[in-house]
Amino acid sequence: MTTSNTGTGAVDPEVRAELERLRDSIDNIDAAVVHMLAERFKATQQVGRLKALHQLPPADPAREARQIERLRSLAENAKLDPAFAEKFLNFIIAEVIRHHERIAEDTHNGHPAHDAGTGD
Ligand SMILES: C=C(O[C@@H]1C=C(C(=O)O)C=C[C@H]1O)C(=O)O
Repeated sequence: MTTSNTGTGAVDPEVRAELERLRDSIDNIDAAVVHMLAERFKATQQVGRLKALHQLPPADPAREARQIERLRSLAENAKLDPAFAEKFLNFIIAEVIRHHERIAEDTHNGHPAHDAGTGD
């Protein structure tokens, strides 16, 4: 790419156009990820309420182990680094468990449950 950049801050218009096309695609993917995560948190929030109502523990390590195995295999097939997929899922699950602990606490104290994914 060194030949396409004059070094004066000007970028070849064709390179600029390609960069914009790729970034448009990235923006669409990021929007889809946000929407999918929002839907996931709506579902996990309902799981959290159900668990709190029935005195079930916030975390389920056996279920998590199955999900990680499944996601690692999906990642491998999709040519995505399975270690990254695992880290990403663990990051999300940790947040979900935090929500579930909060819901259990609030339910126990007679407070209504919080909304999904708002962090409050
Ligand atoms: C959502 C649940 O609660 C926790 C969060 C999980 C998740 O985010 O996928 C999985 C297992 C649990 O540790 C569940 O038990 O299904």
